[in-house]
Amino acid sequence: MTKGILYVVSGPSGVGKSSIIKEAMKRLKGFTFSISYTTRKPRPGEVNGKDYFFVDEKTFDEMVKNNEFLEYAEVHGHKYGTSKSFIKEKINEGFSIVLDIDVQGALNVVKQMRKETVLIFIAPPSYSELKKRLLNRGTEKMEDLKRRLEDAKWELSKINEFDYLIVNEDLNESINQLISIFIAEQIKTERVTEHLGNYSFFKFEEE
Ligand SMILES: Nc1ncnc2c1ncn2[C@@H]1O[C@H](COP(=O)(O)OP(=O)(O)OP(=O)(O)O)[C@@H](O)[C@H]1O
Ligand SMILES: Nc1nc2c(ncn2[C@@H]2O[C@H](COP(=O)(O)O)[C@@H](O)[C@H]2O)c(=O)[nH]1
Repeated sequence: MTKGILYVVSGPSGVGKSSIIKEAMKRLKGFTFSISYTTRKPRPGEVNGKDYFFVDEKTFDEMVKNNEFLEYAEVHGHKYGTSKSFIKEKINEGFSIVLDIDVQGALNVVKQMRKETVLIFIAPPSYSELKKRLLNRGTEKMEDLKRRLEDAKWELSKINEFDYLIVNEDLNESINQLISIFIAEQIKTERVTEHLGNYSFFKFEEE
C-alpha cells in the first residue's frame, strides 16, 4: 500500500498555526491530526486527548526512555512529543496526518522521514503583529509571553529549510493556502504513479 503523507506545520508561537489547521481540517475529509503529549498545564477550554495528552514530567520522561516519541523537544520551557506508534501506524495505512509542532521538532521529523514529509512554515506579517496576537490571546503570563517572542527569532531564522511558506496575514487566505498545499502534494506525480502501480499511460496510444 502507498504510504500516507506527513504534513508538518510549524512556526512561532501565536502565529496562528492551530487556527489555520483546525479550519482547514473542518473543510477537508480524510486528514488525521496528530495529538501531541505535553507537560504543559491545560489552558481553559483545552481538553485532554483532543488538544493534547497532558502528562506529568515523570510520565513524559518514562515515554522518552521507552523510545515512544518520533520526536520530542523542550519548547518555551515545557516538554512536547509526537507519538511514534501513532505516526508509523497511520502513515503505513496511507493516511494523511497533520502535525502542529515547533521548528526543532519539524527539522527532526524531516531528517527521519524526508520522503513522506511536507514541511510548512507559518510566518507572521511582522514581529509586532506576532506580539499583538500573543497579547490578545491572553493565555500566557508576561514572562512566558516574552520567552515565546524571544524564541520566535531563532524559529524565523529557519524558514529556508521549509518546503512551503504561508505568511498569515488574512486568516481565510492562509486556510486556503494550506488546503492548496495539502491537495497539491497528494497529486504529485511520484505519489500518484506509486499509487497506480503497474498502470501504464502508454496503453492508450497502443489501443
Ligand atoms: N490572520 C490572523 N489575523 C489575526 N489574528 C489571528 C490570525 N490568525 C490567528 N489569529 C489569532 O492569533 C492568536 C494565536 O493563534 P493560534 O493560537 O492559532 O496560534 P498558534 O500558532 O497555534 O500558537 P501556539 O504555537 O502558541 O499554539 C489567536 O488568538 C488567533 O485567534
Ligand atoms: N517539537 C514539538 N513541538 C510541539 C509538539 N506539540 C506542540 N508543539 C509546539 O509547541 C509550541 C507551543 O505550543 P502551545 O500549545 O503550548 O502554545 C507550538 O509551537 C507547538 O507547535 C510536539 O509534539 N513536538
